[in-house]
Amino acid sequence: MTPSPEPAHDRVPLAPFWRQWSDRAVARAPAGWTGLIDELRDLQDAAAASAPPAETVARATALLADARRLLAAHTVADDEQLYGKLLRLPGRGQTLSPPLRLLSWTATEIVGEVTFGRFHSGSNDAVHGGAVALLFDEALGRLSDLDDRPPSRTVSLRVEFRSLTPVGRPLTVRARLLGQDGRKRRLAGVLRDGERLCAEADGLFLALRPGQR
Ligand SMILES: CCCCCCCCCCCCCC(=O)SCCNC(=O)CCNC(=O)[C@H](O)C(C)(C)COP(=O)(O)OP(=O)(O)OC[C@H]1O[C@@H](n2cnc3c(N)ncnc32)[C@H](O)[C@@H]1OP(=O)(O)O
Repeated sequence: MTPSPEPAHDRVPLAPFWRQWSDRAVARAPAGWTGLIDELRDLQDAAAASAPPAETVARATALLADARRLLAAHTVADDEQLYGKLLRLPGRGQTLSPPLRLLSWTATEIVGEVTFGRFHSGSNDAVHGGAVALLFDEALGRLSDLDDRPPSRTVSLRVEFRSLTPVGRPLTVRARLLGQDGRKRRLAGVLRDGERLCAEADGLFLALRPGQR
């Protein structure tokens, strides 16, 4: 695989399994779907950062309940859902973890940028440790399944928190494939704020057998 010359998340090569998975969701996504996901992400951050008066709480709760009822009327099975399946978008169309914008990639290394919002804050404007682990699972998982490798699943993920991970600043995440032994893939990741090391991780991913879900 040729290293990418310039940032362009939507050109990240997808293995056939993931290309089909993502293209199927893209084909079914209605106009405006990504705007809904962006709004939901902003809503999470706005709710986490606010201390509103009671009348604002009541109004926002009613609006949210309206939105929930609208969406719940169109509930589908997991196979049919769109959420999280738009692999060519930073954040792949989900709001569980912050959008990971891939800046460069090879078959064995990806570099990306991520900014955690207030939604992922633990305390003191520092990102919750579980959210850092979530980001590493995303980044290492992306790399594990890059370059036509069969889909895999995380079997173990160890995170070392080296310094506080700040909210609201662009951070760099780097993931490397250290080696493969049969179905087992060993990966490592680092998260930095500029030069400062915030956290590092190592993970074991196991390729699924054909037909394994
Ligand atoms: C560009 C690409 C885009 C992709 C986008 C994707 C979305 C974005 C990314 C999102 C990413 C999110 C990703 C997620 O969050 S995935 C969700 C979190 N992970 C899980 O839920 C996994 C749950 N576990 C399982 O399903 C099964 O255990 C699996 C299927 C993984 C293996 O069950 P299976 O029955 O198939 O295998 P086996 O038990 O015979 O084991 C086989 C070998 O492995 C060794 N072993 C097993 N466990 C461990 C362990 N803990 N440490 C060390 N070694 C371990 C074992 O000893 C054996 O070795 P050997 O005896 O052969 O030497």
